This record gives sequence, C-alpha cells and structure tokens, in this order.
Amino acid sequence: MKAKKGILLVNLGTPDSPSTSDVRKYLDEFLSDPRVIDTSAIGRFFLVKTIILPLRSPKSAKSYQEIWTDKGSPLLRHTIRQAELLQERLGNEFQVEYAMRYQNPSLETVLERFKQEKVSTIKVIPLFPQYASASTGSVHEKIMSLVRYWQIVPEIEFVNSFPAHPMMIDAFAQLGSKHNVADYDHVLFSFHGLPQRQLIKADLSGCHCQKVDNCCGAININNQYCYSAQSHLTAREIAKALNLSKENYTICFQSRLGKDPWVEPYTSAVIEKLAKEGKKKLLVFCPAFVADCLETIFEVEVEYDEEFKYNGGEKVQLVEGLNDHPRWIDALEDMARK
Ligand SMILES: C=CC1=C(C)c2cc3[nH]c(cc4nc(cc5[nH]c(cc1n2)c(C)c5CCC(=O)O)C(CCC(=O)O)=C4C)c(C)c3C=C
Ligand SMILES: [Fe+2]
Ligand SMILES: [Fe+2]
Repeated sequence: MKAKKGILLVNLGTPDSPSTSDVRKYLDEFLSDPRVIDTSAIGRFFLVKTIILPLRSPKSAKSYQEIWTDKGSPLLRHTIRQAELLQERLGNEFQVEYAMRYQNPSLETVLERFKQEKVSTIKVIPLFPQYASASTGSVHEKIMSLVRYWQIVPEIEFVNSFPAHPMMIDAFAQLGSKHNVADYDHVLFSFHGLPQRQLIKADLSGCHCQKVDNCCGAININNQYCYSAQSHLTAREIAKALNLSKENYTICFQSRLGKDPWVEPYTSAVIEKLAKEGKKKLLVFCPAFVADCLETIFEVEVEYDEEFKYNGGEKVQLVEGLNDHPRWIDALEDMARK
C-alpha cells in the first residue's frame, strides 16, 4: 500500500460550546499565546487572568450564543466542510485533516493521526490568507513544537500566506457580485486587526513600516510579510476584479482588543464617518477570514450594522464568506497539490 500525502487545514479556534466556562477556556489558551499578546510573560499573565478573562468571557459567550447553530460553531462547521470538499477533490492519494490552533480538534490529535496513518509528507495550510505572527506564525510554531520529539520527523511543508491567490480572489469577487455593487454607496474591505507593534516587528528593514509614505501601498522586500501590506494587496486584487475605483472603497481593520494602537483605520471609525457623510448602504467584504465566524456574522452583520444605523446609515451588507465556494476549494486544491 502506498503512503498517503497528509494535508492539514488549520484555523484559529473556537470554544467547544458557547457557555461562559468554555469561552473562558478558549480565550485563556488563545490570549496566553506569546505571539498573540506579545508583551512580557508577567504583563500578559496579569492582563489575561485578571482583566480580559473575567470581563470578556461572559460578554463573548453572549455573542457566541447568538451565532451558535445546532451543528456547533460556524467556524468549525465551515472548516469541516472545507476539509471534506478538499478530500473529495484530492482523492485517495491524499489524507486531508483539519484542526484548530486553540481548543478542538487539537493539533496534537490530528498530528498523531497522521503518524498512525504513516503519511509520507505533511503540508500545513493555515487558513489565513495574510501572514501574521499571531495567526500563521503561531500555527507553525505549535506544529514544530509538537513534532520535535518524534523519532521520525516527516517532510513537512508550511504554507506561509496566499493574499493574492487568483482562485481565492475570484471566489471573493463572485460572492461580491451576488450583490449589485452599483447599488451600494461604498465598499469596505474589513480585515481582522492587529496591534501596530506587531506590524513594526514584521518590517524586515526596520525603516519602512509607518516611516515611508503609503508603506502598505505595494509589496516589496521589506514588507513582504507585513499583515497590513498583504491585506492591502488582497483588497486591491478584489477591487480590480470588481472594477472598483479607489474612491469607492476603503480598507479598514476590525476587532481591536485592549488600549494599545492597532492597525488603522478602525472599521468602526470608518463606518461612523461614512454614515455621518450621508452614505446609506455599505457592502462589506471580510477577506482575512476564509469562513464566516463570530467576527463576520456577529461583529459586522449585527454590531456594525447597528452602529451604522445609529449614525444615520441604512444597511451594512456583509458579503458571505468563502465557506464552501467551489473557487475557494479550487484554491485549496491548488495549494495542496503544488
Ligand atoms: C485572520 C486572522 C486573525 C488574526 C491575525 C487574529 C489576531 C488576533 N485576534 C485577537 C483577539 C481575538 N480574536 C477573536 C476571534 C477571532 N480571531 C480570528 C482570526 C484572527 N485573529 C477569528 C477567525 C476569530 C473568530 C473565532 C470564532 O470562534 O468564530 C477573539 C474571540 C472573540 C471575541 O471575544 O471577540 C478574540 C479575543 C488578538 C488579540 C489578535 C492579535 C494580536
Ligand atoms: Fe482574532
Ligand atoms: Fe505598512
């Protein structure tokens, strides 16, 4: 029997249930990661255990309760479906597994399964189009830490990022085209945010990020791994595919946590400004996410919609996530086979 090639899809993580205790457990594991809260260990410990967990767990649990389905967390449900569809495409030569960086199914369990199945190689595809140390970097580190004691370490390939994958861009453009873009006053590309200091750490020259005008306006040798520069690239590519001109869209960043400055502009500030300028209908893409999750179906579709209406707007329309879109599965297949 020929050994199969292992393909591992990894997304961020989600609680096992929307109860406060499970959400707390998830947030604890997530936010205790030094790549996510990249302060001193003592600072992180006090911030997470004494401030964030007690205050945020009950609030986040309520939000998770709003989006939970009978099949569980939307993020997990979509990830499972993506893995099933990819397995169908790839056939018997491959073994496709999925895992979450935090909580379940854990990377430990899934890597053990690959070991038992005696796969010949493992290709890791973190489900984040844009590279960040807090997301992709953390997945890579965790996997390396798990396999380092194995007697036989198989060939492992790590996908770093795919911000302009043409099939993914096509999928986003097709999903956007389901809405008549001309009916909207403005389009937003709202990416998950990141602390500014993490962008600065990704500047390979130390003199590019926020020091050069429009530092994320094009990808170059210094900002090639910058989450913000890669996000701008994704947005430009989707805009190009939809023939959107620069005045008709804004790139912005959501989900800020804490008081430190995060990458700007903040989506909530942009939404408020557009409403106050008299814009009535916004179409919002969330191209940092390959599956609908709390940050899209609750933060954008519910919270930003309320904020927009409060300030005089009429409707924030979320563009559905990549989920099981065939062009997105084409992109996964392409990355798996390459
Ligand atoms: C797109 C990639 C992501 C990056 C980069 C990222 C960085 C990052 N996130 C937080 C804090 C939170 N994120 C939360 C949810 C969440 N984050 C991502 C992706 C990225 N995060 C996803 C896909 C999700 C949704 C998970 C789901 O179950 O649906 C949350 C939890 C929810 C909440 O309480 O609002 C927090 C907290 C930080 C601090 C950070 C980088 C430093
Ligand atoms: Fe996040
Ligand atoms: Fe930049």
